[in-house]
Amino acid sequence: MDQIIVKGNGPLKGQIPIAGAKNACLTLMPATLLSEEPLTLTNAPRLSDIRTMTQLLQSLGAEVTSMQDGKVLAMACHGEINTRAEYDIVRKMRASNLVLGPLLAREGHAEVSLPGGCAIGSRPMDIHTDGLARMGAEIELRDGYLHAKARGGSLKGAVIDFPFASVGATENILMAATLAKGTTVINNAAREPEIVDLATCLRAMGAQIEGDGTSTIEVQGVDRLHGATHRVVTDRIELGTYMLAPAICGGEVECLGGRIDLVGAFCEKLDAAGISVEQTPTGLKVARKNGRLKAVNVTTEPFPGFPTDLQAQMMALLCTAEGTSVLEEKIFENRFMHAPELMRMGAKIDVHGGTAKVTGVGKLRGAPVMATDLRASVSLILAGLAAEGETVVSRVYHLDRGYEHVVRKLSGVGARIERVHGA
Ligand SMILES: CC(=O)N[C@H]1[C@@H](OP(=O)(O)OP(=O)(O)OC[C@H]2O[C@@H](n3ccc(=O)[nH]c3=O)[C@H](O)[C@@H]2O)O[C@H](CO)[C@@H](O)[C@@H]1O
Ligand SMILES: C=C(OP(=O)(O)O)C(=O)O
Repeated sequence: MDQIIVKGNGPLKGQIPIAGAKNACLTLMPATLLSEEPLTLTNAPRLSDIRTMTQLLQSLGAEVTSMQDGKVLAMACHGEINTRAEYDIVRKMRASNLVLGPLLAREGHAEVSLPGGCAIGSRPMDIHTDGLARMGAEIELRDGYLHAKARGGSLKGAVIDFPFASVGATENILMAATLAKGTTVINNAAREPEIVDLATCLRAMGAQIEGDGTSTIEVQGVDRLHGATHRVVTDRIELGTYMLAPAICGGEVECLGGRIDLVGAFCEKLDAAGISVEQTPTGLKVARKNGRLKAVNVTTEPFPGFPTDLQAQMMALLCTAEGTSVLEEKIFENRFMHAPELMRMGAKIDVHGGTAKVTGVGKLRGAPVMATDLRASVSLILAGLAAEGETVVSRVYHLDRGYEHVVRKLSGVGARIERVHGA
């Protein structure tokens, strides 16, 4: 299996292009199921998760063509389709559940394997299924599959109050509501930029949606959606990750395509830790202010709060900050698996339940470490940049889910990083 080798680094300088968002693309792709006409996505990231979603859509009968080295995805889904999303594909990726709403809206029934739990938490589907049930779906779990059927053959608009602003449930209900009869209101909807991106694309396809980006989204169902071309929004998590590289190593790096509004809460914490961020016409320029990094406290929250998907990377930064930082993980119950690996590199971290106390040390030291999930894997690479000596990260297939060309992007600004191919 491949490994990534990182060597402790001096200041970085240059530009890093930020890709289109994985998490936006993974919800935009299933939107193709809502129309008989082609949907084209530009600025798509080249990731294994996108290949998994491609396979899933193809298994349902969609045509998916990847062009321009994967940056453009042309999709079409006409005529009869298969409504069963098989375990063998769905189990690979949580976001596979995002075909449920579109399939139900298009065909009036669907069988989708439960994605199951994963390393960062149990991640149930009750908010999705309760919302679809409010829209007239009968849903039953049998043989590991959600068997869903719209009463009377089609979904109906409803007022849905989410107990938690779930990103995936907002996306599933939003897509389902575009073709439902009547008006759907989602209260306590997620406000993530990926939701706004999905709504923007659906509107381009003819959907009637208002309120995306706020806690109340209203959708007036229409009879059909048409084709569209849509540019995937910038990946705010890849952006935040690469902003941490000069924060850790020093120097100055511009993250091309970066926007403050995508990473506002994250930038506030960087500022408090001693990192300056400047919006330029082309992106975000990040530099380390003078002196040692300072400890900051971080609590993860739904957008616009500090994202859980940047918590592991932020922890890598805080391992060498002056003082003790307290990180509270409020979204997933088991998202500190990077902590023991960082401790192998000399970090001082004390984890109790959903709280991690990180006391900064003068220097980390390179070590063999193991990636346990996507964001954990990149936090180990960032820590490796801050460490003396060599860090060898294994199980990097986690990384390939969410970061394209990580070696090329980091070495392009002067980092000493290479990928070695194992058996
Ligand atoms: C592909 C994608 O976009 N993934 C993102 C999405 O995941 P995802 O859409 O799975 O995240 P959710 O917002 O749904 O989950 C947040 C919390 O709600 C819980 N929950 C969720 C649904 C449900 O029916 N019942 C329930 O209890 C989850 O277990 C979790 O504790 O948002 C997360 C939170 O920002 C990010 O970390 C993921 O990167
Ligand atoms: C948790 C993540 O992804 P997923 O929801 O696909 O597991 C992530 O992108 O950090």
